[in-house]
Amino acid sequence: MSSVLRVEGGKPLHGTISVRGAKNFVPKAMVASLLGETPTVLRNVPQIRDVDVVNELLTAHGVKVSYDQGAGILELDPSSVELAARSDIDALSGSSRIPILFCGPLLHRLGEAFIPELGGCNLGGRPIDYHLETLRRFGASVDKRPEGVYITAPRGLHGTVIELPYPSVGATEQTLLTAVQAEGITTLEGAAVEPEIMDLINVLQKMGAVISVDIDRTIRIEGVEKLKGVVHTALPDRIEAASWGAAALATHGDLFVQGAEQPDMTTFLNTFRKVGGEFEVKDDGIRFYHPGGKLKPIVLETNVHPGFMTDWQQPLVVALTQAEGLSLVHETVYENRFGFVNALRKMGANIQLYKECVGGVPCRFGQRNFLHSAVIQGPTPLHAADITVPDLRGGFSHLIAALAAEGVSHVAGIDMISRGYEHFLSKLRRLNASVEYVGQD
Ligand SMILES: CC(=O)N[C@H]1[C@@H](OP(=O)(O)OP(=O)(O)OC[C@H]2O[C@@H](n3ccc(=O)[nH]c3=O)[C@H](O)[C@@H]2O)O[C@H](CO)[C@@H](O)[C@@H]1O
Ligand SMILES: C=C(OP(=O)(O)O)C(=O)O
Repeated sequence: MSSVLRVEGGKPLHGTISVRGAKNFVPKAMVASLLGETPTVLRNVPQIRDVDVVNELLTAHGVKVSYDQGAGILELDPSSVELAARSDIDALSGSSRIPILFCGPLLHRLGEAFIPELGGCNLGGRPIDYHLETLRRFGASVDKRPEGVYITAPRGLHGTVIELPYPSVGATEQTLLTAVQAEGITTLEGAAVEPEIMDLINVLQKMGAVISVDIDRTIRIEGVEKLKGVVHTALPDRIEAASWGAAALATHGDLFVQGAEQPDMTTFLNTFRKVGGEFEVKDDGIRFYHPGGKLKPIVLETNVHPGFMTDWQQPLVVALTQAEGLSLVHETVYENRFGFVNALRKMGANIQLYKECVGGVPCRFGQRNFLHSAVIQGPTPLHAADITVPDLRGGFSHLIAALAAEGVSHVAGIDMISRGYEHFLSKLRRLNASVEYVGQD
């Protein structure tokens, strides 16, 4: 069961909100804390469901967790790590993608790991074959069963050479979290280099790891025997910041996103400007606004960093429904990330999906049966509708669409958004939005 939100749209969002640490970094730094011999303190921790899930998993493994949610300070003491009870792990089955990253640290600490069914957004198959192959390369034995994956390392973990078929964020993190204490040197080719991964490398280096990153996507890790706990302030959430930017554009609004930082958002900011949005980079955040006049259509292709992030795509598509002319969007990271447009169509958007690639970025989906390209004809005024959140970013996009639309919409399944957007309702109210819970779906 999840809550339904009543949204009275048609009013520009105005005001200031802030973002804290990144959803796609903080849970990984929490997992890294398992490798330390002393406690780790993380600052700038957002109050989101994915952080709660990892806290529960760490607690189940004997980590002492002390969390000041308001201050965003999390202290994790891994000195008595132990195997978790299966019932505790099973209770978290399907709640997040992070459990797969426990493998390396648990193998180092305990010699075995059990990984339940993963959760996360349904954006396609989301296989874990790269993860499992990576673990095997380090010397682990992998036993896949219906209830989850059992992993052991009877002969320890040893440095290796890994070449990823695609620069997977999760598989790169898997390699880092395993290699830092594996015996010998690991070379990872074809690595993902997202800023959240670079911040994980910062954490691991502070803990005592030896890691170098080359510009050709090669990461080299020299295994060390011991790592210690650290104090670290998480990098800000560039996906949340961009989502608010898209909300400003779609609602003709003017938002200051405190805590947003320019360097990791360069590609988003370029695109935002091409669509016709304006932004102002300040010392403590970024102001995003609709300057008036017409928005412009664009050709947009998602890609791994430093390309346009797939997680930025869904919120920006809502603004593209208001651009004058045809926009083309080619999703090259996930095969199935356009399910959310059904609700936008219901609200009046003119969006067609295609199996063919509409751009030039090399893409794994062109010859297959996936609707991974979108053609958006704008501008189409959006009208209110009753809609249901399909996934995290798709859900935020629905919220933006409801805020931009004239009339009263009901957005069901709204709780899913708290997996990655901290206090989004109170932030919306601060921006003058009319939103209220009206029940359960
Ligand atoms: C919690 C977290 O940080 N989530 C982010 C992470 O997800 P996640 O780490 O799951 O995403 P990946 O980068 O691994 O996935 C990218 C592509 O590789 C494929 N793949 C991945 C692993 C594997 O073993 N086999 C395989 O085929 C996936 O199906 C997908 O098509 O990076 C994505 C890409 O920036 C973001 O959209 C997610 O928000
Ligand atoms: C796809 C996302 O997350 P996850 O990998 O946690 O499903 C996301 O943050 O948009």
